[in-house]
Amino acid sequence: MSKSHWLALMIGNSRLHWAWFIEEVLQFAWDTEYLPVSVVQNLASCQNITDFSRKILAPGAINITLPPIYLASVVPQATIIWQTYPNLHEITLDQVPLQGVYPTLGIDRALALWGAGATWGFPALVIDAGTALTFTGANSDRTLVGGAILPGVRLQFQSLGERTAALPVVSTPKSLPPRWALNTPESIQSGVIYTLMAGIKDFVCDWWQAFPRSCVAITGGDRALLLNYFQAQYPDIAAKLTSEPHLIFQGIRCYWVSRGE
Ligand SMILES: Nc1ncnc2c1ncn2[C@@H]1O[C@H](COP(=O)(O)OP(=O)(O)OP(=O)(O)O)[C@@H](O)[C@H]1O
Ligand SMILES: CC(C)(CO)[C@@H](O)C(=O)NCCC(=O)O
Ligand SMILES: [K+]
Repeated sequence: MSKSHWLALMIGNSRLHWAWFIEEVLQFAWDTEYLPVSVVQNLASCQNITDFSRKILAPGAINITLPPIYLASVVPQATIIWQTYPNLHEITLDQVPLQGVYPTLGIDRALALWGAGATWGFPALVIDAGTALTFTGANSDRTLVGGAILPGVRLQFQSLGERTAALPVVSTPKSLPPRWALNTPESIQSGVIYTLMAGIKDFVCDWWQAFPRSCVAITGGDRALLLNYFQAQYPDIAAKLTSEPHLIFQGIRCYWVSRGE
């Protein structure tokens, strides 16, 4: 029997996250920007698979087998266009085996937590450093304990620069800036970064008080950046964090396996 190839697509608020799987093994992961409007319109105009492959996938090709796409999205408007894809499996919250979730919990948070628990066991806490930064934790019964949502690193710099007259939009520093800054850009960098780290430290320490041996996993676009800062400022905590770039894909993999494909 031939092995099944499939794609995972996570639609985040900044970009699309893709992974190519063969059976339950992740082969390759990449990010893309949102598709240009012209492509989306073209996609929406497709009537069927042949049309789709002719217009979008491989103009000129005749017989193309479209791989199944397992899709999870936190951007409803962006989901709509993918519903025209002929071999789409949309993952929803009720398909994630966690107890005590509330109806509006983001599917990315649920999947990352499932992925973390399946990999390192429950209890588990996930820090997802994306457009928004989230904490999401479950206890040893796989019941959601709860979490928190705050603006992500880039969004904090952007919103500060865009909603004030005198403050520029500064870039995210690669390494820890000086705490006591003597110019405007570094003052902003200091304020955002040191406050963010103190906040993360406080959440993580509170979690470890309740669940001393719990895995705390960090994922998302700013994962490596934050880990760098932590190594410089709080190396003891950095050493106890588990860094995993593809936690959401681990969750999607669990879903794929649970379907018994
Ligand atoms: N090309 C890029 N586009 C957007 N963000 C990027 C890029 N490269 C690095 N980043 C960083 O990644 C963060 C966004 O993370 P990520 O891509 O995981 O977010 P997302 O698309 O909203 O996904 P999710 O919804 O899963 O958090 C930003 O704060 C930014 O600093
Ligand atoms: C918090 C984000 C934006 C993080 O990607 C996403 O998980 C989401 O839209 N969540 C819905 C609200 C909630 O999780 O409570
Ligand atoms: K909104």
